[in-house]
Amino acid sequence: MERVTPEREWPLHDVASLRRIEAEAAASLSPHTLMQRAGLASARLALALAPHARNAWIACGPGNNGGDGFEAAFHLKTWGLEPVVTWLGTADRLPTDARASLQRAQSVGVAIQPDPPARYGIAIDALFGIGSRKPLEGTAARWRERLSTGGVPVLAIDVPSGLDADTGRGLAVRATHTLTLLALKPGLFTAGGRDAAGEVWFDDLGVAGGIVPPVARLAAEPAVEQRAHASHKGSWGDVAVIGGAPGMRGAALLAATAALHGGAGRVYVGLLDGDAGTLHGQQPDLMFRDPDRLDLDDMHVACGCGGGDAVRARLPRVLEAAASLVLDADALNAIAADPALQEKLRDRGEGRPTVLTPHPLEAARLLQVGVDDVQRDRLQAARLLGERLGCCVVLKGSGTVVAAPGALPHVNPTGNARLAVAGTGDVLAGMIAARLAAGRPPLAAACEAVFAHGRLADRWPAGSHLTAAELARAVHLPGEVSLPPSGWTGAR
Ligand SMILES: NC(=O)C1=CN([C@@H]2O[C@H](COP(=O)(O)OP(=O)(O)OC[C@H]3O[C@@H](n4cnc5c(N)ncnc54)[C@H](OP(=O)(O)O)[C@@H]3O)[C@@H](O)[C@H]2O)[C@@H](O)CC1
Ligand SMILES: Nc1ncnc2c1ncn2[C@@H]1O[C@H](COP(=O)(O)OP(=O)(O)O)[C@@H](O)[C@H]1O
Ligand SMILES: [K+]
Repeated sequence: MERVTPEREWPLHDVASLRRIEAEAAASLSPHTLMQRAGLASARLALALAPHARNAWIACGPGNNGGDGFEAAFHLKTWGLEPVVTWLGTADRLPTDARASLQRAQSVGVAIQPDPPARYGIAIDALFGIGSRKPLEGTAARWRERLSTGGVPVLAIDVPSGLDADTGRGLAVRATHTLTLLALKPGLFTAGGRDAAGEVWFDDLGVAGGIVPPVARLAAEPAVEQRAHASHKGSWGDVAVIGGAPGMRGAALLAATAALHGGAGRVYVGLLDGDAGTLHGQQPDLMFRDPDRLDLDDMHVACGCGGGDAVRARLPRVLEAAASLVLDADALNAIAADPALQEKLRDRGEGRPTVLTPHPLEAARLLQVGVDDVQRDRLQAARLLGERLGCCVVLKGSGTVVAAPGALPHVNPTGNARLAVAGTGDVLAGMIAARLAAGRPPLAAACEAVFAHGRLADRWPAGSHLTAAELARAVHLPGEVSLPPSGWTGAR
């Protein structure tokens, strides 16, 4: 059993591939082995989470997830606790393994009651696992609420009940911890998954992974970037930011600042408000140019950031010329509304890589669906968009998904709601452009920047509000320690 951390990349398996792993494992093991291992691991983790608990509430469901719960109750009882099981199922419909575990729990005197105990030191959510496909109702919904608001540690076995393991949708138990079994599931890490799952732990139940290919990966922390002594500003590429229509200059400056701190050799800014004069002295590291005169052929362009309607007219040239390209915000909306621009985007092909950074609404416009359709299956939406437009797609939000044609999608494990302030998306666009300028392939550039962006938010000083301007100044190369931006007062 181990805690899931981003020190390495983790394979993610959907329910269909998990069923294959289960079947292959079950064929080589004696019956009931996997459930016994699952229940023992759950009981051990529960005890570690609440070492002083005297009693536990174990909410068991009608299937094998409930069986894991009975098995955990059996162990907790033999270790001297007083577990109380509430059970949603019926004996006649209980799967064989779960029935064996129910009998084991009953044989050591585990109490099975209709209602949860008034007080308990820890709760175990064993209502539903990967077999859950519909919203919780009735008693299950009531127990979900009770589990989520009990004020004690809640350990979800395999998946928080109510959560769709593939997509992270569904009103689910809010666990403090989830022990997921056999393989990690994408739904634990995107959409509602991160809020429901809490801290994720993993047990492979002694079944060697790797037999069934994953459907996605949980991204890992990027390696430290070593820059050769014999390099110069040209080695680290030129980034051009095109955006900043009247009243929205700040967005372009955020992207440019982030690109600069993210390691770009030179950063140019082509403002669309036609008046950069006043900014030259205030932003001495940035080079302001007429956007129509920038020579984009060798440049890594971030386009859109605060571009408003004015960006539309620039897009044909940007799409034709930019060596590599990050398209954000208004650029994406313009492309969504114009099939000719979509065609130009597809024409860029692999030779001139493009990264799109839509938030869910922008992705919905590009796919011509509703935002709920995107959020219902974020992995699928990102994959589909990438394939349709021949681009790498960064679908932002909690558990950002990065997908590119022909590659396994990545789910990003960093970031938090502190990023939900205006301008942080512009910062991300600049960071990705800097990684492209450093020569990274688009999927790697996007994954590294998204990870670093979220990591900055995760390490933001407690009590200090995150702003996009400070975030942009805190950006640094992979592996380097960030300097606090000027004005930071919070303890680190
Ligand atoms: N097999 C193995 O090798 C191993 C399996 N293991 C464990 O088994 C779990 C998977 O077990 P599972 O397939 O039995 O599904 P599970 O999640 O218990 O739910 C199915 C039952 O719930 C019902 N139901 C579902 N949703 C519902 C809802 N919203 N509201 C009401 N009812 C609902 C559903 O009813 P039905 O849809 O069939 O009418 C059915 O009765 C897995 O996550 C892991 O914990 C481990 O022990 C390791 C080895
Ligand atoms: N609740 C959240 N959890 C994690 N990341 C978030 C959350 N809310 C926003 N973000 C991140 O913050 C950034 C916001 O980007 P975007 O929506 O384009 O904002 P803006 O256009 O104002 O810059 C994205 O990288 C997104 O993934
Ligand atoms: K569960």
